[in-house]
Amino acid sequence: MWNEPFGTRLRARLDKYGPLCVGIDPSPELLGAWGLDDSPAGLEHFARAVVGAVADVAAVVKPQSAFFERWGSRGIAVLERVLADLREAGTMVLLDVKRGDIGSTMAAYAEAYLDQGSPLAVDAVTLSPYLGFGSLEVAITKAVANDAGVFVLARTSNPEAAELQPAVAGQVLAGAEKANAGHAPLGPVGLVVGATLPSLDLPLDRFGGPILAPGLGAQGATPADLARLFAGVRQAVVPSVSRAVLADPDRVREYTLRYRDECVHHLAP
Ligand SMILES: O=C(O)c1cc(=O)[nH]c(=O)n1[C@@H]1O[C@H](COP(=O)(O)O)[C@@H](O)[C@H]1O
Repeated sequence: MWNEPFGTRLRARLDKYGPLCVGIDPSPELLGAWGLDDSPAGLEHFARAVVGAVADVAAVVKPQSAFFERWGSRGIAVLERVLADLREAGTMVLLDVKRGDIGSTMAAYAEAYLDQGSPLAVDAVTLSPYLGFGSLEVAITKAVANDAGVFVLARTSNPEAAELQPAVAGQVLAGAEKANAGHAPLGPVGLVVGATLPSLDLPLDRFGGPILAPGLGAQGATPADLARLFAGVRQAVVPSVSRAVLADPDRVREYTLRYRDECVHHLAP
């Protein structure tokens, strides 16, 4: 499917389309707001409509796996069709699964999402490092072998994270920095750092990978916050927005373009 490293492909996409990542989060609330049934058919209509609206204007699209998983095999079948649509459109796909496990179990997750031969193969997934950064090595190796990438949770956008993550974020950063060494223009290991943080408490200047920054809109962060938080590493930031662009079925593209242009403006070097 791909024959260039993830970081090379992501850099090209960010340069061409601007930095925005649009999340596909088909929650029951949003299905209701769109006048759709909370059913696999409603899920499919919603997700494929979002792909149609944003695939050629967002650098990255991020389906939230949970909203597909809640329908069991029927939801996963919808997810497979959505991934096929995104691949056909040439969009980069970050599947939000936040996986993290040990040994052969982590290897199986890596096979499920990062092996180009898998039915759920994507460009990148979100990973959780709380079983130890080393437990993710098997997924990072699989990602590199398949020209894919991973985004590891470091300082997430939710308020509860402040109790746990600051204690270990330095270790997560160190692991990611090491894995990215020697890769240019961007390494295969990204970090998730919320745009909602009051200030950046991680030195990201030598990290070398992409920074997924969720929290725009519904969680209160603005494109101006990105400029303030990520001064120095602005070119590596991939701001992510879901609910704030998904609320109205007729305006998804319009809101995406608005967020994208504001992010381009605030992340200019
Ligand atoms: O990994 C993520 O994308 C993520 C990380 C994080 O720190 N905060 C966060 O909200 N997210 C995801 O971003 C989506 C919510 O985006 P909004 O609807 O824009 O608030 C959900 O799918 C969350 O799981």
